[in-house]
Amino acid sequence: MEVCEHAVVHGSAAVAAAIDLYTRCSLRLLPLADDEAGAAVLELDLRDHGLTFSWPCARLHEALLTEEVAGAQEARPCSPDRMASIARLLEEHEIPEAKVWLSAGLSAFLFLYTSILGCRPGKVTVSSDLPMGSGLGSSAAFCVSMSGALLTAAGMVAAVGGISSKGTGWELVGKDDLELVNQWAFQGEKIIHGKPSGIDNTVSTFGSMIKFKKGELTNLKSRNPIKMLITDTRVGRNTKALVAGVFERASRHSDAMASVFHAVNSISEEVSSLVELAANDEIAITSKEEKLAELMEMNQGLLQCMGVSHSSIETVLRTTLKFNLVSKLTGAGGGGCVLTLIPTLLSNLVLEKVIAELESQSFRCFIVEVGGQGFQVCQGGCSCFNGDVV
Ligand SMILES: Nc1ncnc2c1ncn2[C@@H]1O[C@H](COP(=O)(O)OP(=O)(O)O)[C@@H](O)[C@H]1O
Ligand SMILES: C[C@@](O)(CCOP(=O)(O)O)CC(=O)O
Ligand SMILES: [Mg+2]
Repeated sequence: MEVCEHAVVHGSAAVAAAIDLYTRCSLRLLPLADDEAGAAVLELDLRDHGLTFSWPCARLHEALLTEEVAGAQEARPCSPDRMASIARLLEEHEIPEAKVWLSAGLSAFLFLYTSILGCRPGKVTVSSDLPMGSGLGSSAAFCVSMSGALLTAAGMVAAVGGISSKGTGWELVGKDDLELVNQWAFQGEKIIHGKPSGIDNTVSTFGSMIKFKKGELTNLKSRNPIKMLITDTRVGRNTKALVAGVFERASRHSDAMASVFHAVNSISEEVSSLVELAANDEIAITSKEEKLAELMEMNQGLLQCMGVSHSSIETVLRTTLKFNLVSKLTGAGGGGCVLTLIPTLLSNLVLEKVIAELESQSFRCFIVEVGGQGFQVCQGGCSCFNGDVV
């Protein structure tokens, strides 16, 4: 869940939290013997889409690895030449017209795989609970789980044990290893977003709730549980295009937009202090929630100013306001998902009515508690999962 997105790309602070929706990536390295016979392949199985892509390793070698793999200890950006080679490799594939937006994810996959593991034969399977391209950071969750699985297979990242609430077999990863996963995921996110701030991959890697400003992360300890209703408008959109649109507006109206970004920064600072404030009785919790709702309302107004709202988002805002509930878009906007704060004292009956009214307009609703897990590993096949909302 993200508060104060977009301005974060321009240097303002933002707040983001992980939620309990996860992307899982599993990786099986295949025998190198096949490579010698020229039959070795790299396969990617996108479970949710029923699509499988495969590349002969010899073709990957020829197209991508003119230079040897430099090692995965340090994340490197994708050079323009390498990007052009990846684009050519993808052109050789028949991506269904209705799914062309997948090509950004496929490019990030090819970049991360070949940068970390070279052209070794392998089979990668990805599945996700997150709706794609709807503001919940699916691109970051994809890059984090992928980088984590690849780095684990490369022996660069290892589980340290510890208790995971995700269930048996899932293990935590140490801070330095998480840093490495995050750095590689950021390079992948750059391929999908163009100019990401890094907030999505960071919260997806580390989990919980964070304040993020100019690449610096501060962990926030939420003192009271925060529940949100997420409404997916089902209007598809693309983060890269929306971020580029805000840059264009900022270049046309630099003074006005600087003030907007400054206001967003102040809102993030207030939200950060507020969530860390312990509220022990009913009145204190109510007043904390009222302040949070007001800040969300102000943030939504500023996002409208940046030009990233959408008529579907406005419909959700109007519907929830009828029940005195405050909402804001999340992620890049332009459609996608809307967050509605669920106050502690809201009755289930009212919540059911709101959801019924939203779903009668073909929106899809789900309830989440803010503060999910970050990247974790399940050994015996490098399965990695993580969740994220912005
Ligand atoms: N599970 C996945 N498999 C393949 N590609 C993915 C997956 N999740 C995300 N992506 C890539 O990320 C893109 C969506 O990213 P983006 O526009 O940033 O939206 P968001 O991050 O809000 O979901 C998709 O179009 C796709 O290219
Ligand atoms: C708009 C932005 O702030 C968040 C984008 O998130 P998402 O891809 O819509 O989940 C961009 C960024 O911070 O990189
Ligand atoms: Mg994204």
